[in-house]
Parts: sequence; structure tokens; C-alpha cells
Amino acid sequence: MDHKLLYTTLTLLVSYIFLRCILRKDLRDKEGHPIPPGPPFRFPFLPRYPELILHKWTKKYGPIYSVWMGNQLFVVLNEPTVVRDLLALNGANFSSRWNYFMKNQTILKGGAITATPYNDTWRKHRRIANTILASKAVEGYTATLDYEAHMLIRSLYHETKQGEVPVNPARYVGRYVLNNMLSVTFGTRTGSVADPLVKRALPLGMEFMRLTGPWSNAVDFIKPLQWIPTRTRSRGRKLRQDFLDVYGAMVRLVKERMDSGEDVPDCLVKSLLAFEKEEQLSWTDMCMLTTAFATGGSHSTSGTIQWFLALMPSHPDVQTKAHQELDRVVGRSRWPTPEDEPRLPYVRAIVKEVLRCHSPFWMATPHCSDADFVYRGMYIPANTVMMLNCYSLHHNEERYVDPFEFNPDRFIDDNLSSAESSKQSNPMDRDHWAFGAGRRICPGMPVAEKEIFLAVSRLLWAFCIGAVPGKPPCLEEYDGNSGRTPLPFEVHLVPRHDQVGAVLDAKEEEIPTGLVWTDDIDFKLA
Ligand code: HEM
Repeated sequence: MDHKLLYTTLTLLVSYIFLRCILRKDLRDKEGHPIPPGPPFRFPFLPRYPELILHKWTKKYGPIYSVWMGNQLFVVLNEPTVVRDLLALNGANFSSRWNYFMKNQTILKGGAITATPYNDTWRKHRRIANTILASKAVEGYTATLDYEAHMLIRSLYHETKQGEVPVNPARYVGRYVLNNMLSVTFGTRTGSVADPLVKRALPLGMEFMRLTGPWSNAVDFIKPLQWIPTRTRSRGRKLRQDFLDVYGAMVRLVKERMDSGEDVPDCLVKSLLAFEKEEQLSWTDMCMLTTAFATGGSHSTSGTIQWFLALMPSHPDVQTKAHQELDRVVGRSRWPTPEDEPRLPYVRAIVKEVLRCHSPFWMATPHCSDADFVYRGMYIPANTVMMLNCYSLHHNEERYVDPFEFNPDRFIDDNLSSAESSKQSNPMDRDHWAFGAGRRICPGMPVAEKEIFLAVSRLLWAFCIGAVPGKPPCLEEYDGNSGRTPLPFEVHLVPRHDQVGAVLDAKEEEIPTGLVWTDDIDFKLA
């Protein structure tokens, strides 16, 4: 073979390999059904704010399309009927999880419910979560949620010196939802934003959201990168250890309280310890299940309340309407209670609109298919990642008039809870998709909605929420790759009327029975 021929052959070979690496693969099943259409290239990761490029593809390729991430096929679902048909009606096939390197293999190692494949272990863990989080069980936590919402508003009122000093609400809101989750999970709470557990637990949640974007880590899609000891991989391993240390110490504490004969309030760990043998729960199972509640349940809810606070300064008209409703229904001599919820349709509508406009997860949590499937003449192979594209679903012009406008009025006649709404037969009638879909739908919906309602209604009852001059909260960019929270911002919380202080301080409420202050406890944090 002369040099020229060798050179040409090598060039052709390299070009062939290169093109195989960057061009999409056209898969078909035995009957010739093609995979859903999609962009012509493969990607090692998608750039920051992937929802923007995905939405452009929705406009181009329609209600269902496919994307190759390295050698892994993703199918993106953008229209309510398609989501219903695949994730709900064919849930037996589309309820597993893909084995992401960072989230599923490194940090959660297939645990914490959310990373568990669709199998008997998932069924067992999900049953436990459903029991703790069912609407009926949530009634039992109402006194705690009520108390924590009061403490949230009161600490904001005093620590901002009645509206004089602007505040970054992240720590306050973070502690509010963390305390709720600590009560539900461990039967305990923290005493102040300076508590070591607040300082330790909130950053762990943030680190998890930064490390686990469904599109953002090249290491998830390019296998050889998984063998290299990168900084990201070390961060993932450290985070797992931190989860085990922090929440392991908390589980141990509940066990000690129970062993010493203390009457620990009903909580997740109490149930886990009761079912430990019967359900064959390992120590790691228990630590990871509590991590799912304390981290997954806190960050998402806190993000939603922070988005609400970030949105309000640029929507004085919305605040005025909410204030009028609150004055009419609740008055100024008391604050709104959980019982007021059905009579505050505009406040409820604000909560739904925040979840639509600023879902804490634009891509929910991806599902995965177990077996080959054909839908509308398109082939979806086994082990395909099924992506619920909340961004496109929430900006669908057919479902929402002026979808990019923040307009709570669109939900004014919607008196269903999110859990009820998700069960409607016409998927176009569902309020929003922030809690996911199908068999893996968020089991925390009832408690999350109650927490958000209490915080939002009381913030509106107590304050006019305004921007710091020259520093409006940013509504376009955000922090996190899977869960998203606003970039750090400050607001002025100006008491709305002269009875706010008197009502907030009227009585020193008692901590709901059995909850102990963590200040008094040696947490043995590693
Ligand atoms: C605004 C608040 C919340 C939002 C937006 C939210 C959203 C989600 C989403 C999108 C999923 C994935 C659903 C799917 O795979 O289709 C999920 C799963 C989950 N959520 Fe939530 N969530 C919130 C609050 C909570 C709370 C308060 C808890 C617990 C107390 C919780 C516990 C869970 C668990 C355990 C899963 C895993 C379910 C499974 O894989 O079977 N979430 N959530």
C-alpha cells in the first residue's frame, strides 16, 4: 500500500469514527419504527439553563422528540397527553430510573427512593413514604407547620427591625422548611438560624442540587470520564459521606430517645425503626430514606417560597389583590390559619402560579423505560431516559394564555389540590407538572402545598414585599442544576398595618408536644 492510499484510508477511518461520535444514531425496531425525531448531533452535556434549548427543540420537533447524550438515548415529553399516555397509562413500563453516574451511582447508590429502580425495594420504601406523607397523616403535622410558619414570620419581623433592614430570606425560609422536615422525619426541630444543623444541612441540599443536573454532567454520558479521579467525582463521594454522617447521627438520636423510654412524636424514623426487621431495612436504607425527606423535601419547598418572594416586588398589583382578599376574609386582628385556605382562592392561585412559572425542577426527575415500546409509530427502546419537560409543559400556549406572564388569575377557579388535579382524566386540565407524573409522582405534595400556603399567606398578611432600590431580584438566572433556587437577593419586608407586631407577639406559642430544641442536643455531627 503506497503512502497516499494509507493516508486516505486513515483519514476516512478517523472521519468515520469522529462522525459516529458526534452524529445521532438512527435506531429502528424490527418492524422499522424509527425513534422520535430530534437534533442531528450527540451531546456530552447541555449548556447551563438547558430548558431554553429544550424548549427551542419542542418548537421544532413537537410533543415528543429524542436527544442523544453521548451513547444514551433521551426521549423528551412536552405535551400533557403524551405525558399521560406514557408515564401514567403505561406506568408499568416507564417508572424506573436511569443509573446516572453522579446522582444514582456515586451519591445515592440506588437509594433514597428517588434513585431506586422500579422494583420491590422501591415499592417497599415508597409504601413507607406514602404512609408518612398521606393527606391524612399530614393533618397530624398541621400544628407543627402552623407553629413553624408563625416563627418564620415573627423572626423576619423582628430581625428586619420591622422592615427597616433588608433581608436575604434564604436562611429563614430554609430553616422553616428544614424544621418542618425535621419534625416529619425525626420528631425534632432547630431553635434558630444559627443552629449548627441549619448551617450543616442547608448547604448539603444545595450541593446535591448543583451536582445532579439531569443534563449537565459530561461524566454521566462519557464512560471513560468515570474512571478519572475528577474534583466533581470527589465532591459526589464526600456528599454521600456527609449525608450518612449528618442523617445517621439524627437516626441514632431518635433511637436513643426511644430506647430511654421517651415518648417520641410520630415521625419517619419511628416508623422505620418499627419496621426495621419486617421490611429488612439496612442502616444505609434508613439514612438514605431520611436524606430523601430532609433534603428533597426541604430544598424544593424552600425554593418555591424564595421564588415567591423574588417575584413579589415586581408584582405590586398581585400583592394588592392578595391584601384585599386577606383583609376581607381574615381581617387584621389575626393571621391566616390552615382552615382559611379554601376561602382564600387568590392566595391559592398565587401558589399554583409560582409553581408553574418557577418550578423548582424544570425537568422533574427523569424516568426510565424497562422494555421496548412503540408509541404513535415511534420506537422507544428499553433503558431510554424519559424526560418530563416541565418548562415546555408550563409554557404551552394552548394550555396557558400568555404563558410567560406571571398571572395568578389563571388559577382563580381551580379549587383542587395538586394531588387531586394530577388525577383529572383530561391532562390538559391539570394545574401544573411541578410534582412530576405517573407512579413516581412526588409523595410529598400534600405537606409541600400546606407549607407553601402557610408561608405565602402569612408573608402577604404581614408585609408589603419590596425590592431594595437598584437591586431587583433576578428572575432569569438561578442556582442549582437539578433543583433551582433564585440567586441570592434581598427584599424589604415592610409591616402592612400597625397590628402586625401585636398579633405576632400576642401569645408565646408552645412548641408542639414532644418536639425538642436541637440546641439542647449533642448532635455528634461528624
Ligand atoms: C414544592 C415542593 C416539591 C416539589 C416541586 C417536588 C417535586 C418532585 C418531583 C418532580 C419528583 C419526581 C417525580 C417523578 O419522578 O415523576 C419528586 C419526587 C419525590 N419527592 Fe418531591 N417535591 C416537593 C416536595 C417534597 C416533599 C416536602 C417531600 C417529602 C417530605 C418530597 C419527597 C419526594 C420523594 C421521596 C420523591 C421520590 C419519589 C419516587 O421516586 O418514587 N417532595 N418530587
